[in-house]
Amino acid sequence: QRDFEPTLPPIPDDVLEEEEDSVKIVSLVKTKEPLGATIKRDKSTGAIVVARIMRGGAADKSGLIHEGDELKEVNGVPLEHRKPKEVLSLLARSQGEVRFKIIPASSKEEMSSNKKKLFLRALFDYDPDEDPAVPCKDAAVAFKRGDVLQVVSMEDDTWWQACHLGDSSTRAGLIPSQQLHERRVALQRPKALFKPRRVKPPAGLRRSFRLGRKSSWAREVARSRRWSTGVHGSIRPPTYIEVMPYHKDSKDRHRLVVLVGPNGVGVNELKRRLLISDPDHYGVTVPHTTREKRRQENEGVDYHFVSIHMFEEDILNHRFIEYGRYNGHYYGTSLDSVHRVMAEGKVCLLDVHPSKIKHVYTSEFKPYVVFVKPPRIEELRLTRRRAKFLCDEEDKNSVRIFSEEDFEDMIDLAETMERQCGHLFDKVIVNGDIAVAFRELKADLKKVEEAEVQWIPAEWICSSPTKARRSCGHLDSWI
Ligand SMILES: Nc1ncnc2c1ncn2[C@@H]1O[C@H](COP(=O)(O)OP(=O)(O)OP(=O)(O)O)[C@@H](O)[C@H]1O
Repeated sequence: QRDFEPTLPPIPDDVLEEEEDSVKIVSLVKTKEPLGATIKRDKSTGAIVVARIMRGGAADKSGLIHEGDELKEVNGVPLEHRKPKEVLSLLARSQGEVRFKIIPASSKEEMSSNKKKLFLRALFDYDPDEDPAVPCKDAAVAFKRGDVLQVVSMEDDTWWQACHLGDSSTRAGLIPSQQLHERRVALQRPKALFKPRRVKPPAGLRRSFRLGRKSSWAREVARSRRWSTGVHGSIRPPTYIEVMPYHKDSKDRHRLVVLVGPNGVGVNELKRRLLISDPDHYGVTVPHTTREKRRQENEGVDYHFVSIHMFEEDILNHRFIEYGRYNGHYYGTSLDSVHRVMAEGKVCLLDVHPSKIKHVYTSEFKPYVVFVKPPRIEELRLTRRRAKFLCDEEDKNSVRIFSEEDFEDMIDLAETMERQCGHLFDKVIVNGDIAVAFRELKADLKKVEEAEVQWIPAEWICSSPTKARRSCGHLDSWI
């Protein structure tokens, strides 16, 4: 009922025509400097949007234009159906004041579609009730490893805001940011790092080759695995991984199933049981070797027997996921052998060291990685009382039961694998009771196969997910 100073200029008439979107009119005075922003055309809507705001530039200093803002007009000229290049020439022509009509990104966000949302898969369990540092327990979101979360704010460095998938209508809650979780794990780590490790001579290690082909090479690979793990790899703990929905088509091949775990944990046993349970559905790769074929062996069944020259050529052409040399002969698992199983329409079960997952971590194979983890030592003692395994010695009849040291090594190696490669694991199966573990694995694989939507790493879809999403595959134009 009263007028207050200062009086705002009248709202431009055409603004009232915009019935649905709230718009903002921004006037900037042009100097010789560029405005300090880049624009691009949104592939799906055709709209001209602000792609980036350069720190310290005129647009940034004004605080009025933000990334994601949609430009509707420049100096009264509508930008609909225009290319970024045309917008640039419009801007170049204008002198003094430049007036933008903008739909702010924040109001667009409210109507945003799925592809503009950020989805993360949690790689650790979080329970606010057990977190004394959470600012407000009621405002936090509990989650389990593997849950997909929709992140709505990452503005705070320590606490992000997110909700569970499909829960987006409800209020978002707090989750620990990547940085916070990494810091927490780093504070706990010294215990693990300084744990004295027993170093055993390589002799006496066991190894079974895939599916009971208990070859000397496999034992050799196991030996090198044991000696190499714990030395290499990233120390960053698994936190979150950006994921995107994948709608499986009936024509699409099955995802590759990669089984990993420390030596002796039961990877082979689980694989064997899967195969027996449904031999038409599951398949395994046939390895390559340069050694002579033995009488009882068949080409393409036990091994692909190839020449040293061919094998080395394949190494050079990066055709092996894993290979090694034993007793002067090469042995290896090739990418082609995985292709062959997948082309038969089967679910290919691959058993490799976690460090080799990277060779198949592509949209082509879409690996579903299962980590087979040992249970607590008390349960290992109970469940493996009668289990025997082939020792590493040349004596093929040498089988023995697990020792206390074997159990400790298994648990140690599992911890190392989880620390170094945990971010790649889709599922963790604790192999205590073998029947329970097998049932859980089979049910989980079935669930993945039947799911209408699967959440796969964004890096399989675009090399730099966040950046690629921002630019929508279009080159930005500098304004
Ligand atoms: N849950 C379990 N309970 C009892 N015995 C088990 C269990 N899981 C596996 N075993 C037995 O433990 C032994 C080692 O298992 P397996 O050969 O599958 O290990 P692995 O992980 O493939 O190890 P490696 O790669 O060193 O061969 C086998 O005799 C197997 O039958």
